[in-house]
Amino acid sequence: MDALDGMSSRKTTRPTCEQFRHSFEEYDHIVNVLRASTGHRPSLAIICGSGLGGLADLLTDTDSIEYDDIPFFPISTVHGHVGRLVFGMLNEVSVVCMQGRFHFYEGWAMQNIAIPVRVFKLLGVQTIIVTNASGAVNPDYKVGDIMLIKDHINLPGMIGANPLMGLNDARWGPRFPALSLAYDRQLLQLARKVALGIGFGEDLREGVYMMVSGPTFETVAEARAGRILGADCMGMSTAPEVIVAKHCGMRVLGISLITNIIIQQYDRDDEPNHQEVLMIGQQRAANMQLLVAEVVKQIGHQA
Ligand SMILES: O=P(O)(O)O[C@@H]1C[C@H](O)[C@@H](CO)O1
Ligand code: HPA
Repeated sequence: MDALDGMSSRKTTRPTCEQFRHSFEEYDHIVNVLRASTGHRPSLAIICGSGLGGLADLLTDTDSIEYDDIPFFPISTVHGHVGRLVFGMLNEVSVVCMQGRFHFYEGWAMQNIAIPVRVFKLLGVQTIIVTNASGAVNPDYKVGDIMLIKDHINLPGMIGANPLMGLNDARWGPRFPALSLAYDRQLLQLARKVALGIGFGEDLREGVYMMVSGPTFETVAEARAGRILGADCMGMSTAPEVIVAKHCGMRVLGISLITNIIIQQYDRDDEPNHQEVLMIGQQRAANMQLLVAEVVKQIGHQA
């Protein structure tokens, strides 16, 4: 075998950087399947966080589609995440709700976590409301507080796990998108006004969400590091969805429910757990739902 033989075989075994990515045409196929399953044409999407799936129960005139029945979709594996898209009307706005999301710690690639966001884009969605449960590291925060997300720190992204890694298809957005305006200022202002109007007080916060990969809850040192880096709360989702939404030009509102205070002292004997997260989600579900429903109504009026 001479040197040229070696080169040609290298060419045919060239690795692809598109391993986890679906083509625009595959997304089109998903959208066609969904459009054949529902008459709704949503302009707004809502991603329900842990324990917050009840948001989808607010919708009327619904069509539900299990993730299992949607081509290329991952499936939900986490307790508290049902695993279906619910299309319907909320305060006269046509919306689609993700009742259950995908997490990095479940083993999905970052690119796959955000598949639904691109599907929403092709369905005509312009605005996305991303909710989550998180633990607070800001010492002023209390369990049950609701934090409007003004910014995030994408810890997995900063060390090499960003959903936009790989070849960029310019039909979605630019190669190097800016994120300094990821959380839409007008939506933040609207949500603040709505929250105060429906009776939120000191339990309304605005702060920085830090994404960690999970599934482990934080060590004391990690929690302290999060705080030092500028986080008000820490959670295991949201950043990939927000990045992909912003990349393709959607307006983003993020809302986090503080379900626990992350332990930052070495003399504590208690530990966080997922049951507690779901329980606080249930307890605060009504307030969260009221807030989201009212924000959606106002967005509808502005349209
Ligand atoms: O889907 P979210 O981010 O709301 O879920 C949080 C993070 C983990 O999945 C889980 C931990 O209890 O809740
Ligand atoms: N840490 C990370 N994610 C979370 C937490 C937490 O304390 N609570 C809910 N989601």
